[in-house]
Amino acid sequence: MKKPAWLLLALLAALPLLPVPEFWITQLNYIGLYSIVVLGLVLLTGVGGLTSFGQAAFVGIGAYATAYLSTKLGWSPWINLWVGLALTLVAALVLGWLTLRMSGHYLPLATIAWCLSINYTMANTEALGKYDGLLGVPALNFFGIDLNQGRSIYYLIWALALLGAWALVNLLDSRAGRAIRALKSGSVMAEAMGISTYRYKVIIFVIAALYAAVSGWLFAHFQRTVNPSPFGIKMGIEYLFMAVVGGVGHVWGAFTGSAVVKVVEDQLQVWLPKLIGTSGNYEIIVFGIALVLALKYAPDGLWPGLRGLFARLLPTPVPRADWQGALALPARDKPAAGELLLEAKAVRKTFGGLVAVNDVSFSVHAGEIIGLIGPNGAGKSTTFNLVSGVLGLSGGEVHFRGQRVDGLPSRQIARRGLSRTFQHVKLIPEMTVLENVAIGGYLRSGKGTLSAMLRRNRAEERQLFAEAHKQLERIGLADRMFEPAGNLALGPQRMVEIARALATDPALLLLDEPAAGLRLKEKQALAAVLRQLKGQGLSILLVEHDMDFVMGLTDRIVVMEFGTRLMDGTPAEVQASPAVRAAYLGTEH
Ligand SMILES: Nc1ncnc2c1ncn2[C@@H]1O[C@H](COP(=O)(O)OP(=O)(O)OP(=O)(O)O)[C@@H](O)[C@H]1O
Repeated sequence: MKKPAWLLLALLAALPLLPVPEFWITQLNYIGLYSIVVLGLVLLTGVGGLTSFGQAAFVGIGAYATAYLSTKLGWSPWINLWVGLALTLVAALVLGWLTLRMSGHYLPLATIAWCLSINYTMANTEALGKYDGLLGVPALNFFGIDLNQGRSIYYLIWALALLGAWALVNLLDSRAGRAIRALKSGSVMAEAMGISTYRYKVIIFVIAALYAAVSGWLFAHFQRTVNPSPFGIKMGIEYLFMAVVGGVGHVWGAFTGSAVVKVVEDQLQVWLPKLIGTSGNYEIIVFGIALVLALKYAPDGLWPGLRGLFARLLPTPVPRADWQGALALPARDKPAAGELLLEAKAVRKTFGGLVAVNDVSFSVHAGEIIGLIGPNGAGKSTTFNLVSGVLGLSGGEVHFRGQRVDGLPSRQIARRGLSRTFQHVKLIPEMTVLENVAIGGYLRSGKGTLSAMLRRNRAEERQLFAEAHKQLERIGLADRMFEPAGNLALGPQRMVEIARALATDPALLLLDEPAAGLRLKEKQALAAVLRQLKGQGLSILLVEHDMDFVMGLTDRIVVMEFGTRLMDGTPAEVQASPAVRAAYLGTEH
């Protein structure tokens, strides 16, 4: 950590010892408590793209669990913390299981319903004191130190908030974190790289809920009383506001958003009645307008603007290649030359009344480069999606390395050694080129979420980056590895997708229009790379429109037209075929 960051930390630690008014210590305590909840939302909503209005309900579970157990049963708050976390875990798993497979707005709606019903339950349960709540919650005791003052619990609140931020920063910079960062752009690419997107949605939902429960536990012992109102939907929405105002995709934005919302809200309450000479809840109106303006002029939140200011203070990772000497990732057994790798038997796909792929059969043997060509709309991409498991078949069978794979999700086909690129490039633009390629190594590595949060994954991370670096060198883009992938032109982006697919150590590579958008020199370089890969025993199936590229590269070509297979032959045979020529020229044959 840089020196100024230590100074900032020291200032934070010294504040309660300085003659800072109690009011501001209380404010800081609330900001810390809110930040813990909002950190969860940064992960869930900002990074993962799942919106929850219901975090306040999880805060409530953490708070009520400890309030009830300590006041009614006399249990230690430190045990109650774990009980609260266990209850939250169960609640989040059930809610996640019910809603996270649904798409669109079901999750936000479900979280609203969940928050309302939990709040209603709290307010109507006799044992929880109904609307009055539970009074007399004991103060925390930390190794003999009573945390019964704002100035003392301050340390625990801020230690946990900073620990939470540290764990989140670690998580985002990891194998699991890259999988989570891939969620927002849809599931197709992530699943094709072997990632169970559903599993990661559940994981981030649970983590966000657990963060909220920790905040609730602290809240109960800070306020020394709980009642239903801070855990209602109004607060649920406010947490989301804090995340958005701070910058919903940024870990440090959680602190910015919590601080700005809390301070502005309180100051408005003080100053507005003085300014307009009458009291009333006008601050809510002004606050609402300020929020709309902030969203209009800083849609990414305030943090990106402040980042420059803090750049000198906070630890900013300097990209550097520190993976020399890392062990190679495990590799799969290579298929023997000539082995039948892929067999599509009468595969069929209908979309309503349209037969996009009409009983098409073909095969790929180890060591071959096969081209799949045909006019626009012939069904090539759909065929690709059928054999890679992105789409389900309407009929027929797909066998890969001797096993039937149709009906399997694409991540399981990927596990068997089939990797692919996409016609419409699917990179994560804000992630570096290197990180994008490292996603390809997902199935060849295994460190999970918890190891990542505790930073017990560094050796494997070095292996993953070493692999990604190697693949980038192979396609000639190693010099751009630390750039955000979104900075690259379309051609190089396609190459990065190839590197990502290569990082999976595939037995068969499916390339969907790899040369589209490449300049002549780049096309020649790509053809050279593909020939070299073939020389190393890799098999390739590619869809391509550029005839020169296909003819000069492939061993065999399958021609499709109107969803059916027109012919299957060598490039020379295809070139000589009047039927193929007619198909391309659109004449009768
Ligand atoms: N999800 C879908 N729903 C309905 N129709 C679809 C869907 N996907 C593809 N189609 C239709 O199926 C047919 C085959 O499309 P496909 O994209 O496979 O063709 P293609 O040969 O890859 O074409 P291009 O070279 O233009 O990419 C087209 O008529 C297309 O409109």
